[in-house]
Amino acid sequence: MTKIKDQLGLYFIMGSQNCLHDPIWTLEEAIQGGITCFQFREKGTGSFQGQEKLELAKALQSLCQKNKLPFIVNDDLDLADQLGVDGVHVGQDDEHISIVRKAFPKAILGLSVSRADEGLAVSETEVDYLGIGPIYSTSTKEDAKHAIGPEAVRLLQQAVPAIPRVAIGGINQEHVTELMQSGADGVAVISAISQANDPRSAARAFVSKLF
Ligand SMILES: Cc1ncc(COP(=O)(O)OP(=O)(O)O)c(N)n1
Ligand SMILES: Cc1ncsc1CCOP(=O)(O)O
Ligand SMILES: [Mg+2]
Repeated sequence: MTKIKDQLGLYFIMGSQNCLHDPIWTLEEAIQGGITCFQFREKGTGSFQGQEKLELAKALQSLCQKNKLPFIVNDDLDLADQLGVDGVHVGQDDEHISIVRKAFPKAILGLSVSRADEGLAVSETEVDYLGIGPIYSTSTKEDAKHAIGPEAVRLLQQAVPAIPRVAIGGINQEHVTELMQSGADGVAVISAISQANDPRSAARAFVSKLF
């Protein structure tokens, strides 16, 4: 089985509310462009609820399965349980990581952190990767904290070297080299791909800097 550290490279996150084009087409194109992991984050203004959300999640999960990409659900543990997903991502204000681990013992488990002490509070048995950010300023997340800069990735690497790290927040193709040199195992992006006219080319431009 591939380790999550090796699957974080180009971690695409999206919900219908983020997409310039149709979300299913957007994910298909991003996959063709070379993304390595996907998170379904249906959240915020204009996002689908209920049955519409479930149907979209199923369609996107099926695309990930066909292409052997991890399908990770953000926040919504009921949806994750219903779908039987590969992974779950939670933040500091979501369900506590220990509860999530008990509920999903075999799933990939991601935790958002923005400070070294938040990383030090967990071990590699509880968490499979850290989402570190927002690194740069972003308008995609309605309640985003202030930008913490690429040096936060280095601090987390020093604090908890055993836990893989993905940088998130305001990231575009020009940031990749700096973030990887700061100790990131990958970059997580929403708008740089979901808002692109050509999501396949946008993903490819990341891949050309990453691998
Ligand atoms: C990979 C990754 N990193 C960080 C986040 C942010 O999670 P959170 O702080 O819980 O905020 P929301 O995404 O739930 O608004 C993430 N989703 N993915
Ligand atoms: C979900 C999330 N968590 C921290 S910043 C962020 C939004 C990232 O979106 P973008 O890549 O468009 O800045
Ligand atoms: Mg969350």
